[in-house]
Amino acid sequence: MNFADRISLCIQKFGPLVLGLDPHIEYLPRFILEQELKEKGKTWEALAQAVTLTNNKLLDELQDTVGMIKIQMAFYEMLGIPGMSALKSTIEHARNLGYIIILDGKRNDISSTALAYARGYLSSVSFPGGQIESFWKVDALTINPYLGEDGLRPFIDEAGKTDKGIFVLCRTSNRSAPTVQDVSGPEKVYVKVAQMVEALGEKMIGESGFSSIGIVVGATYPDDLKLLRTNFPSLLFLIPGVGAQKGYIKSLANAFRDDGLGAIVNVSRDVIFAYREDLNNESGVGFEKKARERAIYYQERFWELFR
Ligand SMILES: O=c1ccn([C@@H]2O[C@H](COP(=O)(O)O)[C@@H](O)[C@H]2O)c(=O)[nH]1
Repeated sequence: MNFADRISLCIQKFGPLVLGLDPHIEYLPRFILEQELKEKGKTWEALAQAVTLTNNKLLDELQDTVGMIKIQMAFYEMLGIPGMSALKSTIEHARNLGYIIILDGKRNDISSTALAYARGYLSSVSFPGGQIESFWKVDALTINPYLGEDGLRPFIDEAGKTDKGIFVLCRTSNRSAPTVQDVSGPEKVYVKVAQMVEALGEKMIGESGFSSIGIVVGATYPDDLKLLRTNFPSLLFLIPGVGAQKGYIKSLANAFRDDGLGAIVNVSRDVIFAYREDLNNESGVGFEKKARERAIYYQERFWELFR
């Protein structure tokens, strides 16, 4: 089954929420962080282990509530080699629990280098005398389009071979996105990106009618969400910007097809660190239960868009 069809099934089973695993060190539950620092001292290993333990608790607690996760690479890279180990064990834990895993790496380069990224995250690495499956084993990767078509092709080709997915940055959620993405010739840059992705992903349209090559569109730009959905019916949207970035939930209805498919919505800080709203809970004990409550809240709000 192709990636877009797996996403569609997942939306039908759980709802469109994607659990964003962005382990901001300063917000990690204190009871976990302090224990690790006590055992391992002020080390990268202690920080990385605190990340792993936090993620594991979240993944265990939310497995019947959310079907997809998005892992933000930056927070793991920041912790060096121990951070990479935390990333690997988070991926393995999530895979064992059946989550669809999206790696938010925003990668790309000239095609020969892009191919290395694509093989490393999506397919396999060949060498004289053999071949070895991708070390990271994720289901999808975010990439940037600013090197043009030849930079995108290696990702699309490798994803095609392995039934994986790609989300290309199109209309990002940040405030200054228009300074680049709204530059216009005959078309605004973000519309041109959507056209390019649509054409390149045409052959990867599954039974759901969506292509496994999708785009990232911020919830903070509701008019653009609507425009993109209307004009690009086969593109799957990965939508960040709800929660901490105050993206609009109501206008998300415009991002979905009438049957509720076609878009998945990432929320990171507002779910995983929901416990911080309780000012009496400095230690963070029970953070995973708060995250679960918040995730259920979001899934219900998203269902309501179609009632
Ligand atoms: O346009 C974009 C592209 C990616 N992101 C990423 O999504 C999450 C959002 O985190 P929140 O805590 O829910 O704000 C984060 O990993 C971003 O790097 C985005 O926000 N906007």
